[in-house]
Amino acid sequence: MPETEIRLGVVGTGYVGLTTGACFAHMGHRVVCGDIDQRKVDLLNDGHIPIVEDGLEQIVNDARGVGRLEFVLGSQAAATDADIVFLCVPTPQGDDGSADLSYIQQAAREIAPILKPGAVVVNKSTVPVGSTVAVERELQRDDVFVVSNPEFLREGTAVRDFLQPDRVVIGSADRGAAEKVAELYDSIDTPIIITDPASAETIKYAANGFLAMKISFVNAVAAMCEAVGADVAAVVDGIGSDTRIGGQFLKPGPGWGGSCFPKDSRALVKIAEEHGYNFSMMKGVIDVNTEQRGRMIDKVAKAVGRHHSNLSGVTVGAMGLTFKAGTDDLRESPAMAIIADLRRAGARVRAFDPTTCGELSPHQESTLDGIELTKELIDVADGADVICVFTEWPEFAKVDLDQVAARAGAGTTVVDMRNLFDPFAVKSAGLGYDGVGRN
Ligand SMILES: NC(=O)c1ccc[n+]([C@@H]2O[C@H](COP(=O)([O-])OP(=O)(O)OC[C@H]3O[C@@H](n4cnc5c(N)ncnc54)[C@H](O)[C@@H]3O)[C@@H](O)[C@H]2O)c1
Ligand SMILES: O=c1ccn([C@@H]2O[C@H](COP(=O)(O)OP(=O)(O)O[C@H]3O[C@H](CO)[C@@H](O)[C@H](O)[C@H]3O)[C@@H](O)[C@H]2O)c(=O)[nH]1
Repeated sequence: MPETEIRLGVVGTGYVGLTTGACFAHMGHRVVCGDIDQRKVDLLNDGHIPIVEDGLEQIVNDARGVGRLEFVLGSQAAATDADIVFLCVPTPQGDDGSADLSYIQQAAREIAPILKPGAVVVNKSTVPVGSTVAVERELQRDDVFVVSNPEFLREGTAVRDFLQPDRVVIGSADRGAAEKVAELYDSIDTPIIITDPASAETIKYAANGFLAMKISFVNAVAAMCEAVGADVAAVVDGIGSDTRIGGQFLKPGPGWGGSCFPKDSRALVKIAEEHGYNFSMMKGVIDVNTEQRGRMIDKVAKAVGRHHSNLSGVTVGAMGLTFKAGTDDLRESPAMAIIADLRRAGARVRAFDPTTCGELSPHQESTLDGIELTKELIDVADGADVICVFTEWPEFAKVDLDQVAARAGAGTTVVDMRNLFDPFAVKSAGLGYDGVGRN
């Protein structure tokens, strides 16, 4: 591990800030992470990780053990004495679809008076083109530098994605500041792309937009497979084997969700609009995603022989709530959106998720009003007219299907929105089966 005298401050200890701080400390740097949320800071100082993230606890504990990682309250405490300060605060969707920059602006105003001369402020949050300049304006300091360094980690594999990235992107008007940031990644073997801030900011949105496009495309192909009697798995195998297309991000499902794709795809449309470009392709990608959720609700209605607007008296067993497996994040989860619609149509919903196990963690701020959470997966089968597989948690695939059938009773259909189960195994247990793009 390279030992370096560079001191890093990280503002925000959410998915990105905590991973960034812990990974940089793991890579040999000295890091102080600050958050305004006292509860989070207390938890972290007590050795607890507030989020579900594979491998994070280990590197946080190791780095704290050797004194390279600290948690403090507030942005100023994190930025004091730092040579490089990372802003990892939220950029939620504003009312008009654009990214809300108020957290970034607030954080910049907070740290402005205490930054060391020559300090580099690095924006890791996902922000629209022009935000690097906006942060500079907010700081009102001509002796510090602002650099864009977008983050590409995925929740659930955040530590691996950070330590083994496909590339690192750095955008700066000042070559020296960009190189200072690039040096932090010296121990990682990865291409480093140094560009201007506008390009770096655009790369982040374009990457998320493209990935969302791949998923919308495969979901549209899955709909076509159902119509023409083809099998989406074979089709994906066939197209994904073409190296120009690639096999990743072509898993059909209930539509993409999570804390990034929904807000970033809308922000991309908005940014384009504000600059006079009608990004109609991105609008189509979003529309297909909305339609996909509707198609899932139609499948549930079909399974119980009802119209999707009237599901009163129908009991739905829900396997999974998070927006994908491997995370506890409920933000913009397709499961939550579809369940809300099912409930509006009158259905009763009983759900299990490995990260809730009967109750939400304080971190999972969400409106679960009216959803009953079960303690065990099998309990969602009790009296269920239809069982929905919302999330691809691998342990779900190991459930005893005979027991599911016994608890649910005859006539229950599994609507497998992640194609997790073998249709023949489900049918052999006496249950109905409907997947995505499978016939
Ligand atoms: N979650 C991801 O997978 C991911 C990946 C890449 C990029 N991003 C982007 O990174 C940014 C952060 O996302 P996240 O998921 O980590 O958010 P998050 O909500 O999990 O964490 C943000 C943290 O910032 C803290 N905070 C807010 N204002 C603060 C302030 N003034 N001082 C100190 N702390 C403050 C909050 O209390 C919170 O703990 C967003 O722009 C997001 O789009 C997220
Ligand atoms: O083949 C696939 C891949 C993903 N998804 C869905 O797409 C959504 C997003 O998944 P994923 O990209 O794995 O999760 P995130 O943690 O949201 O990561 C995305 O968003 C982050 C925040 O910007 C970026 O840093 C990452 O590079 C980008 O992958 C989820 O609902 C997944 O279920 C599919 O339906 N099919």
